[in-house]
Amino acid sequence: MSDCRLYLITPPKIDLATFPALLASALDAGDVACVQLRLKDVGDDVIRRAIDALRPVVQGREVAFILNDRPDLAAAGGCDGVHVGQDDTPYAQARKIMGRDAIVGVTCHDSRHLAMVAGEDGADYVAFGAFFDTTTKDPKARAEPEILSWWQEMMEVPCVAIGGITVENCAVLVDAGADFLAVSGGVWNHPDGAAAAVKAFNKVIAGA
Ligand SMILES: Cc1ncc(COP(=O)(O)OP(=O)(O)O)c(N)n1
Ligand SMILES: Cc1nc(C(=O)O)sc1CCOP(=O)(O)O
Ligand SMILES: [Mg+2]
Repeated sequence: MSDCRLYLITPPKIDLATFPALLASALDAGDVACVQLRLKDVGDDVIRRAIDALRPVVQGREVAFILNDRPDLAAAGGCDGVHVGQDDTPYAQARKIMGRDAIVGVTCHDSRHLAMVAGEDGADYVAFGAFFDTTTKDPKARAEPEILSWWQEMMEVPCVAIGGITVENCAVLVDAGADFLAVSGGVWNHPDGAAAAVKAFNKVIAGA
């Protein structure tokens, strides 16, 4: 059985009247290691309100709550961590803002060099992607599963696989050594609903 775990990313748009209950049902359906709140092109108040609505749902279930892009709002809002990309707040500054006990993850696209730099700097995980076509964003790179196997042999720092991951295509990434599968559309757009998707991802992971 694999040690790989699910890393949920919120949908691009969320309605705070309904999404907290949907998220709760997804988290109650199976193992999820963390949830990343990812809202692009919205004001700080929208992000703050989303943190306030979702953080108790996530942390109340012993799941880590991570904010995308914004270490300042993550620290102020009581998040467990932040995810930063190569064009976001640099890792060292994010770490300084978040503190040494927080989770700080870094996007590394398909770059072994970027991942080694992030790992040596102290990142809690490195993220590789995109592994598959995705409509959630226009990814900068296409990664191959071999990069996960290479990383596992080289480094102790956990690696996250992201980009177009679904119940149907995820097994190859689990087999290649992903510590986490970061998934948005593969859960929220699943034809049987988000809870069924979480259950199905866990079944594939357990069988890999
Ligand atoms: C787990 C995880 N991996 C990669 C990303 C992408 O981050 P970034 O390249 O900064 O792009 P945006 O998500 O900010 O559009 C991520 N968010 N999470
Ligand atoms: C946010 C993000 N970052 C990516 C990268 O390659 O760095 S791919 C991606 C989209 C993730 O959503 P979905 O699971 O719907 O494809
Ligand atoms: Mg970013």
